[in-house]
Amino acid sequence: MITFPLSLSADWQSTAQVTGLSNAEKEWLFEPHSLTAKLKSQSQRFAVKVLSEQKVDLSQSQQTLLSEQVSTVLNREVLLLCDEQPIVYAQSWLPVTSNNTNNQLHNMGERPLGDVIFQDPALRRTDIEIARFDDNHPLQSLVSELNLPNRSLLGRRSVFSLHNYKFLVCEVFLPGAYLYS
Ligand SMILES: C=C(O[C@@H]1C=C(C(=O)O)C=C[C@H]1O)C(=O)O
Repeated sequence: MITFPLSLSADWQSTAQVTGLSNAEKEWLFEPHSLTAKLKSQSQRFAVKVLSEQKVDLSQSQQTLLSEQVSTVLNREVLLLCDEQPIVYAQSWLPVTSNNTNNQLHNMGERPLGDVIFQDPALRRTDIEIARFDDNHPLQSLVSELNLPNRSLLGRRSVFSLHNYKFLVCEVFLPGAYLYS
């Protein structure tokens, strides 16, 4: 049984620091536009499966990723499925604010986050960071639960801003993702 939120603590590196990536890995990890759109272009059927959405209080160190003012986020954990295959595990931290800004992002259900945020020309994204998740990372319990082969995985994360609403999106490419082929 998987426990959520899944820890994604890892050695996050800037794209300039990370080495040993293939061209396919760079293409997917450094994709600046919507990953949803890219996945849709590579598959016949795309779907989001919501694994968990729960309010979580951030630790001090986690708060530094967003802002000291943010103590609670809605942690949204999903699988992105292409032709019924789970290709990406995504974890998004959507701040819960007193004036409830951007509550549209808190009620997405099976709608892909990317389909909403990339429509807004005001969207900004900080530099993408990359991490490797080895065979012993807690994330591998999800891989086993999905009956996917155990292998070292690659993931990316960045902080988005919509006007003054900042949120973090992490995406881990699961075994079978195109970038590993
Ligand atoms: C940020 C995007 O949205 C995607 C969809 C997500 C969701 O629905 O929870 C989460 C991460 C992304 O892979 C994107 O398409 O780039």
